[in-house]
Formats: sequence, structure tokens, C-alpha cells
Amino acid sequence: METPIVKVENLSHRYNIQWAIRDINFEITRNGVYGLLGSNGAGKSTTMNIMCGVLKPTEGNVYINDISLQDHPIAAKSQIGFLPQQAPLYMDMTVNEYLTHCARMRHIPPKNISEAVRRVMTYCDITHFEKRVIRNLSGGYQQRVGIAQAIVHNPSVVIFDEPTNGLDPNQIIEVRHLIQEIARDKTVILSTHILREVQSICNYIYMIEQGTLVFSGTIEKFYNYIEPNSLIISLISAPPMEELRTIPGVTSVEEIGGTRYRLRFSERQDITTRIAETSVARGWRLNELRLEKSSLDSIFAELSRYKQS
Ligand SMILES: Nc1ncnc2c1ncn2[C@@H]1O[C@H](COP(=O)(O)OP(=O)(O)OP(=O)(O)O)[C@@H](O)[C@H]1O
Repeated sequence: METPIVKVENLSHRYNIQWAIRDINFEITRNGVYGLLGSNGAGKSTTMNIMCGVLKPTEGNVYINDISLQDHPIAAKSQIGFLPQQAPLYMDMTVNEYLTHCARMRHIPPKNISEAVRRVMTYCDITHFEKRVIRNLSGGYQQRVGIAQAIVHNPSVVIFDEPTNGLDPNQIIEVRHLIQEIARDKTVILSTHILREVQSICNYIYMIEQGTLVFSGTIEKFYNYIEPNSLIISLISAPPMEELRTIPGVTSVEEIGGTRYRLRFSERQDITTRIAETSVARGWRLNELRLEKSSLDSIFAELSRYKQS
């Protein structure tokens, strides 16, 4: 059997009396970008801090390439890179000084430090700023330096906590691109509360809500859950609501003002065609029909229900 790169086993954590996460389990066996998605306060940072060895779990354990983080923290941590929500930068150092310092902290042998620093600066495209003081870099470049320190010791697992938080749209695109590059030969786990972030860069999703894992699966499987299950129609000659309920597949009808209705349905397939055809056949004079997008909140609610059933 394949040895998992990351194994998270029965992870629970309690701050004082309140549980922040409860019984989280998952295994990662392949490189790629894994998204830990959840709303604010869901338990993402707690999970990530434990995985990086920054926080000791109340219960459970994490294994990196079969090395127990609890029993062999130094060996396990040598295979992990971490960029916390606030990048741990020394603002008054130059980029090169800072990365050299990080390489030393990561126990890279002195003779290899210069090469390791050069390699990550090239990788993160910051070599031209190596003599700049970090404070004088833009937010996007500071984040690149933060990413560089996370991979300077060439770890097999890299963990990013909300890596695009606070960046402008161009910087977000560049940082996402860099993360995807890193994932070519490493396992990248990132946390985010932005659905679009997960959709654009993750191969696999773990969704955490109120401290429990409510979904884990591929992005394709995830799409099945975020597909809309309601649509808005507007009819010039609307029939009584009971008649709208007789359209095959429609489960409920709600009047939302004027000539507009929200229809919920169980089966997405052909629903729009069925509504259009029924409207023509019965002379309802359809002049608007659009699927409603699921909000992140409704997805969380849906997935929590799915987990409980
Ligand atoms: N140091 C702490 N002391 C007490 N409670 C905490 C502490 N850190 C987090 N919590 C609580 O634990 C729960 C999970 O928090 P956590 O920071 O892990 O969530 P998150 O998903 O990362 O949220 P965010 O996106 O806002 O950072 C929340 O209810 C939070 O208030």
C-alpha cells in the first residue's frame, strides 16, 4: 500500500473548554494543491497550525511521510514548509539576508545555504530584489518572500494559510500561479474562505465547518454539491402557483414579487427546457429564466446536512 504523504488522524483541539476542531481525518497520497475551505472561525488555522507542529493537538496525530509529528517533531517538521496568515518576515532585513537566516534556522548545512537561497529566489522570481529591504517591497513581493522561506529547505509538504489574503487582483493571480508551480513536485495544502480560490487552483477539497470535516473529494465531486437547485422565472401570464408546482422535477414554488417566482427543483437535468416547453404549451409567456448561484453559506448548510445523513 502507498505510504501517505500526509495523514491526519482523529485530530481534535480544544481552546479552554470549547472544541475548535473535532475528529478530523484525511490522507493525502499524491502531490497537488489541496484546499482547506471553510468560513471564518471554521477551524482551518487550528488544523494547519497543528499540521505544522506549531500547536499541539488535544487529541489525534499527524504523520508526514509516515513520521509522527508527535513522536519525532524535528524529523517531521524538516519535511514541512509553512506560511502562516501573517508572513513571518523581518521587515528590516534584505531579502537575501532574511532567506539566509531562514535557511540556517532550517538546519541547511552552511556550505549549501547560498545555493538554496539562490534557488528559491529564482523560483519565486525575487532575485532582482535580493538586496532590497523587505519593508520596501509591495505586498505581492513580500508574499513571495514568505513563500520562499516556506520552501527554502525543499520540503515535500507546504502549507499556506490564506496565502492571497490582502493582495490586489494581479498579485493574487501571480501568487496562485506560483503555488501551482510549487505543487508540481510537492504537496501543497492551502486554506481559504474564498470559493473561487479553491475552484481556480485546487485539485482536491476538504471543507471544514464548525470544526468538523463536512466534505472531502475532487473538485468535480464538489461541483455536484454546488450546482444550483433553484431558478428564477418571470411569467407575463402567470398561472396559479399550484399549477407551477406540477412541472415535473419542481419541488417548491415561491412568489418573489411582481410576476417573478423562485422554483426549487430536485433534478437539474433538462429543467430549463421543461419549464420553457411547459410555458409555451400553456401560454404563460416566459420572459426571464435564470439559475440561481449557490452561496458559500448555502453550500456549507447543504454539506453539513449531507454529512449528517
Ligand atoms: N487562541 C485561541 N483561543 C481561544 N479560541 C480560539 C483561539 N484560536 C481560535 N479560537 C477559536 O477556535 C475556532 C476556530 O478558529 P480558527 O482560527 O481555527 O478558524 P479559521 O477557520 O482559521 O478562521 P479564520 O478564517 O477566521 O482564521 C473559532 O471559534 C475561534 O474563535
